[in-house]
Amino acid sequence: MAIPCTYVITSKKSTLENGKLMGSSSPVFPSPPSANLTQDDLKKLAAYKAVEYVGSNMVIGLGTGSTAKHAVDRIGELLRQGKLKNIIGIPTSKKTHEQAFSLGIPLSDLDSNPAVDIAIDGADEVDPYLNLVKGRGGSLLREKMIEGACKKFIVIVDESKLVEHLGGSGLAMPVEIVPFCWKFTAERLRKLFKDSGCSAELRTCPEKNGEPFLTDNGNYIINLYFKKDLGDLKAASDAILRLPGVVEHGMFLDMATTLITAGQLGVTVKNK
Ligand SMILES: O=C[C@H](O)[C@H](O)[C@H](O)COP(=O)(O)O
Repeated sequence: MAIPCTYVITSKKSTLENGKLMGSSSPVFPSPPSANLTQDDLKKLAAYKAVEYVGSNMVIGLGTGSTAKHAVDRIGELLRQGKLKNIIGIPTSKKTHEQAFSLGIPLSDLDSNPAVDIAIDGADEVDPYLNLVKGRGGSLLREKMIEGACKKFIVIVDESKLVEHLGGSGLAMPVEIVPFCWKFTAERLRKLFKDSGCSAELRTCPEKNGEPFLTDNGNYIINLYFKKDLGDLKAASDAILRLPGVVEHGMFLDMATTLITAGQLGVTVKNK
């Protein structure tokens, strides 16, 4: 049986001092932070802490989303300052590719660099065993391929992402599927979890007249919502992946090695 991980809490005093994240060389904030940090401040704190684990000569999986964006910015900054040298970034989405390219980070892919030293990425939900829901930005497939190939996978979140069990936020658990007969696949997904009060909805783009959202791989996303605990996550994962038409799902089980959480009281680092 899995045991919840132990963790270390860094006190607020030692985490933030005059706007600097201790252990990093540049200020995270332009001036001393106010008592109430915004959610974006917290994302940045977690991201900067994670980048302390990045060294020269590393191959780095670059995550996607509003939290990972801060980590990519920070890696670009350290590269410009000459504090990181000879690194290679493996982007987990087209969007991150664009960001990293614009920052001058040398980029590659898993075909050329199959061994990834470290990956840093955000998450939509994190349970006490460091299982994750990811992919509400639609990048779950490339993220899972790259983060499954790395030695160290650091997840960075603000405290709002912590849940007792996956699906517990009541928000979507995304599944990437092929567009062919998507309604048929969505209905099979819903039926798989009918005992958990599951509903299944196609992700659409309101800004494009409700057209289906397309992933970087040209696929659709079905968002699953649960009213009850999913129970055995490994069994749920296997059942989803057995359905023809499913490409991948957003449960990242037993993949994260480190969780960095930023909250109003400081930054916590939890290792598996
Ligand atoms: O597809 C998106 C990714 O899995 C993101 O890492 C996840 O959605 C978290 O994003 P954010 O940091 O913006 O909350």
